[in-house]
Amino acid sequence: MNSIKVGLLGIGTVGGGTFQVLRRNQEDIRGRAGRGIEITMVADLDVERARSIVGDACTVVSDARQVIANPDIDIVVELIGGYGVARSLVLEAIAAGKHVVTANKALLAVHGSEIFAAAREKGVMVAFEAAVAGGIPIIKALREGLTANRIEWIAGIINGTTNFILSEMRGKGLDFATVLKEAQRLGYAEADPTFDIEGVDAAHKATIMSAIAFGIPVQFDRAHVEGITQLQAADIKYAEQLGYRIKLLGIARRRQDVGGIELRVHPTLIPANRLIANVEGAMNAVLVQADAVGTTLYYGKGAGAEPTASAVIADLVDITRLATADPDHRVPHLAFQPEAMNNTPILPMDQVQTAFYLRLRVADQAGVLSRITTILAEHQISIDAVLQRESAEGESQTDLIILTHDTQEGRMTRALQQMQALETVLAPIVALRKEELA
Ligand SMILES: NC(=O)C1=CN([C@@H]2O[C@H](COP(=O)(O)OP(=O)(O)OC[C@H]3O[C@@H](n4cnc5c(N)ncnc54)[C@H](O)[C@@H]3O)[C@@H](O)[C@H]2O)C=CC1
Ligand SMILES: N[C@@H](CC=O)C(=O)O
Ligand code: NA
Repeated sequence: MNSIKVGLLGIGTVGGGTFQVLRRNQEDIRGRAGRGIEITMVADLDVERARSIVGDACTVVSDARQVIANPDIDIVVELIGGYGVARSLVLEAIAAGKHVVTANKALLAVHGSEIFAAAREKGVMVAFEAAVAGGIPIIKALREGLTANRIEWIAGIINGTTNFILSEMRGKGLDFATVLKEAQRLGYAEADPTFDIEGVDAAHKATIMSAIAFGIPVQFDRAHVEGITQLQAADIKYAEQLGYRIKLLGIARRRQDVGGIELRVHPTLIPANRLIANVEGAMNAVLVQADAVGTTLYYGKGAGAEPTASAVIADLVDITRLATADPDHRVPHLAFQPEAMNNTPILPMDQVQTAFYLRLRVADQAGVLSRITTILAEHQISIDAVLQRESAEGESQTDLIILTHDTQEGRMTRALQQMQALETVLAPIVALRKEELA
């Protein structure tokens, strides 16, 4: 059988990796796919650099629309990134009857519903394994491997850049800016690294997973997004003393009790003895709790040229195998058949249920602790542990660290307002969420 013909839009970090791995492993890939998979055309604004990567192996153009218009191309691989031109190109490729592979989580988290609807209409596939946790086959696992289960929650380290930064800061005492530069040099960071450090990239990925896990539309605009830029070294240290690590987690949780779904990204304390707490560097890990199988953990490289290429090529093989299948018998884009999707709402943050780590800089006076514990009790927030440490500011001030049991976030917000208003509380209170993940 003739090779399936692939057109690449964008040959940067991931595109370059895809080209190399496909060439290196072409015989094995042919053996698995049942026919050859060949990149025959590449579009990149930087034509010279693109040529230096592909040599004479394929046609290089600067205009992506030439690839889409080429009738010989069966699959268009979008590796440009962003919400703008990528959206138009993907929709145009679908309209031209091409199957699409994309690593673009930003695009799918925001415009996924439109894109999947267009693909269904046209009977083409849009595959996106690389968009969540790079090389880890988490989309495959959630959509196919766990298909028997009712998924209860997902918690993941799904941004390599921020995990790399947190690991290097904790392990080597390096400063934030130096480590971020290194993450950019290694090709982990997004074109705009604020997407990484402000939690946006992780929220894109959590949004996509929430749709697949719970059969809801992709709704990035409903996700709660917090990054690591406000995190202070003191809290990383205190967390460690209490037996916790701080990780940027993406969490999607079904809340049967209130009929909603929590969708949130924020720095989170997790017990240091959990496997996921020991995921370091640019590695990713996704923990899934499901009713039949119990807990499963997926670990591996979530960023970088070849790990991400591994997922892009897995999608190319899937499409090659299924291209001739009746569209109704393919795996649905979001795991559930379109008519089986539901509108369970994403909960507002004040309804989220979680435990907290609090750090209060207080005057070292009698009665301060009791006033604080009284406020927490008035809001029905129970305390798990209290730690008092001399603050860096000297003897007249002290750091009070409190771990709470699970509570409703709305209660904590109100308690924090009251505690912050106390004269004896001398600095903004640090409040971080804490999850036992058990
Ligand atoms: N770098 C990584 O580790 C991972 C990246 N991704 C995603 O993969 C996609 C690509 O990321 P990277 O390869 O890192 O980006 P990159 O910035 O290295 O490559 C993008 C390429 O697209 C080209 N380009 C930009 N606008 C274009 C246009 N209008 N027409 C044609 N070419 C154009 C650029 O010249 C560049 O070569 C993004 O959606 C990213 O979020 C996903 C997982 C991991
Ligand atoms: N910028 C992302 C790349 C992969 O999705 C990350 O750091 O994880
Ligand atoms: Na993946």
